[in-house]
Amino acid sequence: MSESGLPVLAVTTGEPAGIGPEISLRAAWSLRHEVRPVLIGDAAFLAMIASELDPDIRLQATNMAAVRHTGLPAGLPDRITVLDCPLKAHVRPGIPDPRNGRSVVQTLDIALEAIRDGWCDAMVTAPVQKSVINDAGVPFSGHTEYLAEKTHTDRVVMMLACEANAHLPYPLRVALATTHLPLRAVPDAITETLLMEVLRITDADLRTKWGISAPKILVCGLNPHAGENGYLGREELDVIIPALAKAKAAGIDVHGPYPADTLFQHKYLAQADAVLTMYHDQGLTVLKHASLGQGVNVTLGLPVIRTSVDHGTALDVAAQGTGLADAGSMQVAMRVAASMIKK
Ligand SMILES: NC(=O)C1=CN([C@@H]2O[C@H](COP(=O)(O)OP(=O)(O)OC[C@H]3O[C@@H](n4cnc5c(N)ncnc54)[C@H](O)[C@@H]3O)[C@@H](O)[C@H]2O)C=CC1
Ligand SMILES: NCC(=O)COP(=O)(O)O
Repeated sequence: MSESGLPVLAVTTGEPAGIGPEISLRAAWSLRHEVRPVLIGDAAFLAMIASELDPDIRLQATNMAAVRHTGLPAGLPDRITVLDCPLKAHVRPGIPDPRNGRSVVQTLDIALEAIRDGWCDAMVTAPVQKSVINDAGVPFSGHTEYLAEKTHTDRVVMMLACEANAHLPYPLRVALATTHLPLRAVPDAITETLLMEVLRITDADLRTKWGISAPKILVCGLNPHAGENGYLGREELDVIIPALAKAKAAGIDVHGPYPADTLFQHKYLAQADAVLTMYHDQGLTVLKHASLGQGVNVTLGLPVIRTSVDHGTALDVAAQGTGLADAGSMQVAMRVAASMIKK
């Protein structure tokens, strides 16, 4: 917590050629009385974006050498702290440059250091361009996998969530059994062990991070019609059903497998706390459609609190200049991180 009692958030500002810097600044500025955001990115570049967005936005820059020596400076009223992590190449909006890829990854390492050393309480990540980080020579399939590796965590779970809204009368939480895998690799990755671990982590974090005392989790099948009793694929019979039986025996309130194309309807969702889907697009297509730009991505099972937006770098929006990006999901990500710190 900051000296004024606000949760301190390490906010990585993401791919500089995308909308990450803009949404980080706008969300940080709008929530500055609820949280203390520490934006991690190139200080000169962030100052330039801030001046384009709103001349009222004032920054307070520091750097890692200073913070390691004397700690995070006390927050100044109506200023957003920026922790300088310099870029290598000039930023062209909408055109990521691999020369900046390592700096983007370094912001994640700094956020982890900030939490480890106790000067930030949680991390919130703006979107990165995963391909460009790979082009920079850093193997990277996503924050989820990177943070798991860096914290020596064997298993984490990606969950995206949104609150009730105009089209959704209840919150929706969608967890993924597999994350960033080519579709061809998904069936082989789904094992009883994986599903048991994912269900255990999801059940535990729904209790601790969301305060749900008896979570009910619905599970999708992998194949059309959840395999049609083996005639459309055997993964349900051979892997998923046995895994769910073990999870139930371990005390997890889990149901399924349900056909994924019909599970996402009110009569099922209204009674559930989360849905476990088998792969990225099976779950996230629904969540992103339902969230109306107000979703949050949470990494369950990590030893640190990490939230993120429910969208990507939106290079097409960034290319048109500042002021057009929707910062709503970034605000939600900051608020959810803050609420988890307080639990
Ligand atoms: N947490 C992260 O770091 C994530 C990163 N990505 C990365 O983002 C890159 C681009 O992904 P896409 O599939 O194109 O998805 P995207 O979310 O960047 O864009 C999809 C569409 O939504 C629009 N859009 C998204 N967020 C918006 C916002 N806040 N305001 C206004 N318009 C917005 C874009 O302009 C585009 O038309 C990929 O490299 C992907 O890896 C994608 C998802 C999450
Ligand atoms: N579509 C969500 C997504 O890809 C987020 O990935 P991560 O960077 O949070 O691992």
